Amino acid sequence: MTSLKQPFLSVDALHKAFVLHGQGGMTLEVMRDLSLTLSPGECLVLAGPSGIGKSTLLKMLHGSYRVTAGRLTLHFEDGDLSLEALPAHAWHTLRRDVIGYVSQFLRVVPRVPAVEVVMEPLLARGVDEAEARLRAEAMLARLNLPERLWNLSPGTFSGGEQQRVNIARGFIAEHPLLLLDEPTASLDAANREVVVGLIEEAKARGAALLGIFHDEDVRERVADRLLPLTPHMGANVVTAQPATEEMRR
Ligand SMILES: Nc1ncnc2c1ncn2[C@@H]1O[C@H](COP(=O)(O)OP(=O)(O)OP(=O)(O)O)[C@@H](O)[C@H]1O
Repeated sequence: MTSLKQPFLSVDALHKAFVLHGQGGMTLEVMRDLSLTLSPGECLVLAGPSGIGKSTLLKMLHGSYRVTAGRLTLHFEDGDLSLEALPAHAWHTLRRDVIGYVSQFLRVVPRVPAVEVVMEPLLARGVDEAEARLRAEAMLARLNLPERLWNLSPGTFSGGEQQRVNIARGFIAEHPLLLLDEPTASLDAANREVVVGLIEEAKARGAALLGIFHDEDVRERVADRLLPLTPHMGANVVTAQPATEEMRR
């Protein structure tokens, strides 16, 4: 990957509307005219009331929701990359190498042990299996996941244990852009501390972080800037516009 520019991410006049197929094709407008920039080494925290569109923004930046209108751009030294209309194979490479995402919940794949869940992003990048395993074990140990759980599938783990597997998987590959959707929500104080440390290290190595943290203490410690989403950008206005193909999802 080539080096990152200042800013690394820009969001311009972003608009998101969902079409509610189960409700006669009604349109739910979630975001209107949102713009922001994010630089390497910086953590920008999204704030604002429940339902305003914070997770939706992260999902658009991770390619799981489509952009209705506006621009999402990554700036590299050798050129810009627009994310609004990327084909699926390009998203695959981008998620492997550039954009990491830690959601609130782990997507459990039956019978895959915790340590392998954490190794997987490194293996995908071609890291040798023995090295990937060592790094995954070190990350799980750092997050205080008991060693007896490392070789079990996380399906039966507690919420906090699953979340720690998720965090280990999200941070291990040291993506240049990290999207954090309430990564500390189910953690105790000691593990919240570990996550704050991981975020500080990510910033120190030049990663750009965009996060949602409901825990005020964590938020104040990690945020370089706060962006409160306001109803102007996130009024949930239900209108009866006809659904267009681009608005679907
Ligand atoms: N796939 C979807 N289809 C339809 N509506 C959706 C979809 N995803 C999100 N929404 C709606 O978009 C709005 C914003 O949701 P979002 O999860 O982004 O809010 P949030 O600010 O992250 O809230 P919270 O702080 O409660 O997690 C909500 O009204 C939600 O119902």
